[in-house]
Amino acid sequence: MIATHTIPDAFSPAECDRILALADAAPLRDAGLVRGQHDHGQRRAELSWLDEAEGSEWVMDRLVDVVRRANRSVFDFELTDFAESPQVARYGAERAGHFDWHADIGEGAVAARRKLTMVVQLSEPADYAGGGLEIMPSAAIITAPTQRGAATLFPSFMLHRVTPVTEGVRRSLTVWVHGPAFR
Ligand SMILES: O=C(O)CCC(=O)C(=O)O
Ligand SMILES: [Fe+2]
Repeated sequence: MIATHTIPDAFSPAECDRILALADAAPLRDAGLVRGQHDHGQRRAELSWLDEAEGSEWVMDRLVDVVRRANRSVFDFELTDFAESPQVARYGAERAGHFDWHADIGEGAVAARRKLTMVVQLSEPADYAGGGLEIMPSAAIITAPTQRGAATLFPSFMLHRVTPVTEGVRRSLTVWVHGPAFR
């Protein structure tokens, strides 16, 4: 059965720092209003988009590489493109940042083509409490490893959530891979 797949060292801690610096240099938006789309209040986080950050090409190159490896070894999906910018999210304890259960395949021409989701843990696990990425491939829930730089991949139709952050700040990078409909 296809479940989830984690590549523990997709990015080094120094590279995570560089990604966070890039995200900090890009405009920050509240996730409640995502590029003009409301998300029905199920998410409390701030987002920035790496395509709005200068000098982020190396991040995209690495993401492509990691996805290719994971898709070859585990998923074997027909993937064609990255139609959306990678996004960096910040979930802070000050407003119990979280993202309720959802699937990433959404309404809208682009979100409907999402096939694979990849989340990279950008924060040191000791820097926050709560904020677990939980994925539900079946009745048994999987909690994604929290090691800094780890990339967890799963099919975009799978339900997942981020539990409320109760202390500190968790930051993550999410990118989707697109392709023709599953068949
Ligand atoms: O931040 C995470 O760990 C998950 C983010 C997510 O599910 C999404 O952006 O769709
Ligand atoms: Fe998601």
